[in-house]
Amino acid sequence: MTLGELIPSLRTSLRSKLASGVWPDSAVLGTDGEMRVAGVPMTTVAARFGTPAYVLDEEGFRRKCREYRAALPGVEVCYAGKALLTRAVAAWVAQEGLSLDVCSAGELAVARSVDFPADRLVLHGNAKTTEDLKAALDYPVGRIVVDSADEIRRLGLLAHDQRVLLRVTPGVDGHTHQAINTGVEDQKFGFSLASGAAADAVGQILAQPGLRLVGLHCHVGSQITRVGLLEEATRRMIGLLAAVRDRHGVTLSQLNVGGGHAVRYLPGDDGFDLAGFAHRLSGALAYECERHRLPVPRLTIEPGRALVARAGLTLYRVVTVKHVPGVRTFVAVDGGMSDNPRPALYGARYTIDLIGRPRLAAARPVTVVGRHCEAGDVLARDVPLPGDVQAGDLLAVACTGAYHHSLASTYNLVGRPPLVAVADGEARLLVRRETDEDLLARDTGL
Ligand SMILES: Cc1ncc(COP(=O)(O)O)c(C=O)c1O
Ligand SMILES: N[C@@H](CCCC[NH3+])C(=O)O
Repeated sequence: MTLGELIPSLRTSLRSKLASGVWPDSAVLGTDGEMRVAGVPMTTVAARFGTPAYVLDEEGFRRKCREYRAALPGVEVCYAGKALLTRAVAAWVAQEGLSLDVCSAGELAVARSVDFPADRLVLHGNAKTTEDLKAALDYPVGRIVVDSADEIRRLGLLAHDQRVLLRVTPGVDGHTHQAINTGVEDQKFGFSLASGAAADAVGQILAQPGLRLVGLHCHVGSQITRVGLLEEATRRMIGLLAAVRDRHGVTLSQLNVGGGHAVRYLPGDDGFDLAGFAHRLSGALAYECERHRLPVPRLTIEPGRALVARAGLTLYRVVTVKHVPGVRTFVAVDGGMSDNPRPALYGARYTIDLIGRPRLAAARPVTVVGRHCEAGDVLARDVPLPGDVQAGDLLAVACTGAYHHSLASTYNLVGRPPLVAVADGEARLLVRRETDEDLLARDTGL
């Protein structure tokens, strides 16, 4: 075989396919190593907007919204904006007919800027400030989910006929990371169902003339893989609806069972069985309502991550490769824990690929680290990357649409990355990169 024949055959043998189930559906990897998402080459995005950059496949997000609505007919699908909220995203949510969960005056301001329909807005938060509540009443937000006795009193004084739901702790363990396990007793959200605090809180709300209680809410946690846990929470909540009717003589018409549907970060991860969830949810609803002789309430679900995570990816440029003999090889990139704190917060794992050029060596394990001044600034430990990875290469990290842009910080005064939407072969900037001028603008210098 001549050298001319050998090189193309070597490239073919080293070409990797994209891992399944973690990249946007529209992502393709060419034989030249170029990755296209929605028809847009990622090298072009990196060249035009710089790195690191968050990329979002608009149609991927919209398709998930439609998939959810189709899988759960008659159920209100309320996108949890904390996962990723920009003005464009809020507009897409409105156009796709979903509702929107906001949890601060800031998130509400984004919704407001696109005239998001008020009756499809839900405000959350365990410690809403008076500013949050006033902003919500001013819009006015369709429903506020009340979370504490103080809030019931404070909102009662401010509101006139405000529709509210009560946040309940159903006592269901989501078997997820402790930081995002919100259905158990020992965490800060909601009123306990088991202790009777939730039923007592119903009485406190009913005593407030300014509040109109329309339903109950629970949220078992985030990155939940077992649909049976959400079914169990739903059953318990219907039991509480019956108890509220029996004790207070009111039949509540709405039940919000939260979000938390898991996504895959690695190809082998457990995903979320949406069809199974829809089936079990409707079965539980029909059975429990019949058993308690209750009219079937209007159901709401609040997925965030499941709608947007896979539509997103992050592009980084390799800054340096450091081999520590006998220890490991560190591949350091131009971002890190400021644009992705999830590995540090939750021990999150990611799928990473070298893109933008053909790979010329077999894969070997490396640790991808960030640029920040902490040894814990690790994006992905022991991941396979081609042995020829070097400074200047482009890396793509999968499944970063949810809780990346929204969780980003300016640690070490590194400006936050831009968010670039791709659709129909075109890229457009949704949020620009944060500049040194932005960072200085808030500092008075005094
Ligand atoms: C009240 C509430 N609803 C919805 C969500 C969305 O969660 P996820 O993005 O896991 O679907 C959260 C976050 O866990 C939440 O706290
Ligand atoms: N930030 C978390 C999810 C938080 C859920 C919000 N209630 C994560 O990235 O996993």
